[in-house]
Amino acid sequence: MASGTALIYDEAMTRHKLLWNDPICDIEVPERLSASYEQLQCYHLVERCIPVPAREGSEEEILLVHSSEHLEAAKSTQAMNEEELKRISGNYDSFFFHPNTYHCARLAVGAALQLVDSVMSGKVCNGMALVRPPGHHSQRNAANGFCLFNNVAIAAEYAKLKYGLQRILIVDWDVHHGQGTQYIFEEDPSVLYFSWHRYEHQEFWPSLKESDYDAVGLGKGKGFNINLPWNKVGMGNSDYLAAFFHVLLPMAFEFDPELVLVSSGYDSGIGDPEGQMNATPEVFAHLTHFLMQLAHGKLCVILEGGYHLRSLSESVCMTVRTLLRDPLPQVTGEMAPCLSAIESIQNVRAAHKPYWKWLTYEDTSFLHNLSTKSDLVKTADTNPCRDDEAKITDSNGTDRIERFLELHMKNIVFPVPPIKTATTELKASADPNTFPVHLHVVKEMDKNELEALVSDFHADLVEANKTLLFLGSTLTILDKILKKEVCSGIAESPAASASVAVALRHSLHFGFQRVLCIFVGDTDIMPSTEDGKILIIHVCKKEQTGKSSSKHYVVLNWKEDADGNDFFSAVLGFILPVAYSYQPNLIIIAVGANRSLGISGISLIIGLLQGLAESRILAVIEDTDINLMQSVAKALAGASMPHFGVHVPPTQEKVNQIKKLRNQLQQDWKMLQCSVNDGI
Ligand SMILES: COCC(O)(O)CCCCCNCCCN
Ligand SMILES: [Zn+2]
Repeated sequence: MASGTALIYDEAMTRHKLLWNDPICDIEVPERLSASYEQLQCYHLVERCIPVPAREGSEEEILLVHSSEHLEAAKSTQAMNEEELKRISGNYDSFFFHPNTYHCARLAVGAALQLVDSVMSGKVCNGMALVRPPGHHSQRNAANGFCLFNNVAIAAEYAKLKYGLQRILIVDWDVHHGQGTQYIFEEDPSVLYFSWHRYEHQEFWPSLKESDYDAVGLGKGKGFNINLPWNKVGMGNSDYLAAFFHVLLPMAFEFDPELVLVSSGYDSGIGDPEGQMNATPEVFAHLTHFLMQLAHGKLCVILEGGYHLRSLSESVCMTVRTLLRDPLPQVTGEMAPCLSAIESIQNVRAAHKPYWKWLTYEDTSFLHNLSTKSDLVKTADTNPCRDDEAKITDSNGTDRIERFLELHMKNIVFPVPPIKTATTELKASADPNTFPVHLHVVKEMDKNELEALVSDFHADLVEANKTLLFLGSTLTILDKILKKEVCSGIAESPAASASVAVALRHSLHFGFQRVLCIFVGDTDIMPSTEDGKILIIHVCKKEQTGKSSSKHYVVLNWKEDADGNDFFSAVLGFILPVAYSYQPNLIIIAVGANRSLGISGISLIIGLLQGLAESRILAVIEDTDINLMQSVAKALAGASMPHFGVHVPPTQEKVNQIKKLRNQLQQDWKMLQCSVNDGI
């Protein structure tokens, strides 16, 4: 499996600049690129990446998307004087030419294609291209919104042509709608285009009817264009995460792309004058992490917008750090999407219901009584959980990010330990080079030390000496995680429930306030959870007699079908939102002998939850299946997800179970909310 992260940056792309006074275009400055690159250097991230040179996109490559008239018009500007440049710029909405623009735009195209080649050739696993002019507004025959050539659209067509790809996902998290990209692919089922964008009921630029949630694609492309309009400003981390959990990720996993391209605009971040949103830089680490679980991690991130230099630079660094597989910083802010965001999420899910299996069973319905803007403003702003963001938003863009950084950034100490996964012993048969390099074996805790520790704290849990012996590996590994010597670990145990009970108590004793435990399989020991310091999600085969779900103890009856691909909706639509609502400091994944999930379901949980608790995950495995151990080790060590194959929608009764649990718990765990109808 490929590894390494490419970084493409060429100072030449800073030579495109505005020569006259234009208050609309004057935010697209060369310093956007240099400031981002300098911040990457400042965090020592450049040296950890694999440098890949930019190149000029060829005319042939540009003609994959654009008309020859458009290409010729752009080419002709190289020799123009300022007056002529100003005149031709006036032919377009919000675009400016400079004598270097054409050259820079070809470098931006070429940089995107170099990134695709680096990933598709296996030279790297993923990468980022810092380019300008950006691309997602430009159309076959027109420049628009600071964009001359559509870098990402050309990259997608290039990847289809050169590598024969048939399923490419484009995720556009820029705060503007990439209408250019939408027009290019709206009839093409091989390219799934997702965009969220400031919309305000068509008042915000480019103010198009076709930017709304009901533009689902045309002809064969129906269902492959996803628009998520934000009808209010001030959207924050929880709104963006909810959009991924309840809209993008289920579709993306069902689509099962061979390559993921990101139109990576950071004007959706806090402090940006265009977006006026509140999402903070670390959310881009989480969004990037989720996309790394697709397409075997083949991910190309290509810069679009982002006009607040500090916010842009911090967000670029969060993205690159995640591509390098560093542990993710905790998401800040209250985990509760606002009403307006939930309305938009509900509507786009309803609009796409006819096209996606995973949606078939969900009875999402359109929100016909769309609350008026005034209601939304009132309702959302009365959302008490937004006070810390309110503190930030009461000032203007620049000091909003400064205030955020001083409020939060110091807490976002980038987790020091590299992702290392420890295990007490590798099965003799395990061939060491199938395990990722980060794995290292630690020696057992010695017996008397173990006895001392267990008898002091956990004597009641350890009935017979045999369990004591096997507790060793769990506690040995757990101690290393608690002391931050490693990020994650795997312990084998013949009694997973006893080991987990001791591990939970040990973690709380160590001072952790919130420990999430996902227990897969039937178990007889269930630690008490009433103080909220433990949240247990128990995935078991059959109804647990007398055990009903409560806020901190959730029972999920799930017997996976043969090839285990029906668990997506449970993970994406339920486990992930609950886990993100809880914001644990440690995650324990326990797999009992009689597990009811396939290996892919367990790997999916690990892969997607790894963004939480700064990647501190302890896996306790009772099942002796070596394939399980290897898959868990690969998932913990940050290797991208195994291929899941065709998505199997869950049966009606499984979906009903999820919906029942969601309705029961969505007031406790607000990230579960994805429709207004369910009596919010
Ligand atoms: C890929 O381009 C990046 C971008 O989406 O950030 C470009 C935004 C153009 C914003 C143009 N505003 C025009 C306002 C007219 N009243
Ligand atoms: Zn933008």
